[in-house]
Amino acid sequence: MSPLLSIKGLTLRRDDGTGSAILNDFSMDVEEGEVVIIKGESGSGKTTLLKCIAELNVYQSGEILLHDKKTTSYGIPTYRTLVQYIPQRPSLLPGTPLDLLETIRSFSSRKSSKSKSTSTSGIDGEDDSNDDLDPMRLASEWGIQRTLWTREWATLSGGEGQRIALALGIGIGGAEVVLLDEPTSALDAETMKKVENSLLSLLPPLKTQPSTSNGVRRRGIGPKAYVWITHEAAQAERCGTRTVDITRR
Ligand SMILES: Nc1ncnc2c1ncn2[C@@H]1O[C@H](COP(=O)(O)OP(=O)(O)OP(=O)(O)O)[C@@H](O)[C@H]1O
Repeated sequence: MSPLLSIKGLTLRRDDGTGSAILNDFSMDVEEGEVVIIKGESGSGKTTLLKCIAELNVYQSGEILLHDKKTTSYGIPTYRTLVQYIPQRPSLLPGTPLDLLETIRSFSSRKSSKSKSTSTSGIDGEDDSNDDLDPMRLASEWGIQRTLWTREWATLSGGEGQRIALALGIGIGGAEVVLLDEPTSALDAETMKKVENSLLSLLPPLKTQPSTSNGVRRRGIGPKAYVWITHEAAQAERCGTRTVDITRR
């Protein structure tokens, strides 16, 4: 069976005249249930890689396949909802998180992929509800009060903005692979673990593992896999099913 996501021979060179490669013939497969940790020293190209996988960066060669189909065959806007990049910090957006939520919900490409995702029933024959994926509900599990959704982005703290952006990305639904760029870097240890467990619980189990691992029951109601950048070895250990060190490539 083909992998969920396949990255083949990605090469991206700097456009600064040196032509040196940030990514050089990078290949990797991602299977359902995986949490692939991307590590590497600062500036080694981790964010660049995630943005390439999301088709947000132009690369010189290589290809990306989702379910064995080229990204262009989905149409790039739809592909980006299926393979979604969540930045480390939300850029300074105008308006409030609620404004953004309403705008995203009005995108037709998301409506169609959301309806596909909501047709998936919970695993283990249990009636897991996709209401659990509501962005406001997710964020509230992570300590975000509803009143923060109507505050200007610019007035939110780093940790508040990060959790809301993450809840929006995960909770809006439809993403099969979520590309997480240091998703908990602005959070305290206790909140970080809450977010980690919640993210892991949304995945389906790995074929080779029981549905509960590391104390988290995987419910299979959200994304099918994560590619997750972290500098924290302990987080990689807690959350990862595999680690790829891009410094060594
Ligand atoms: N738009 C751009 N134009 C030119 N160079 C860029 C651009 N974006 C990234 N780079 C360069 O590409 C290299 C990789 O950057 P990237 O942000 O992917 O690294 P990283 O591994 O995610 O780093 P960190 O751990 O510090 O976040 C760096 O040398 C960076 O300066």
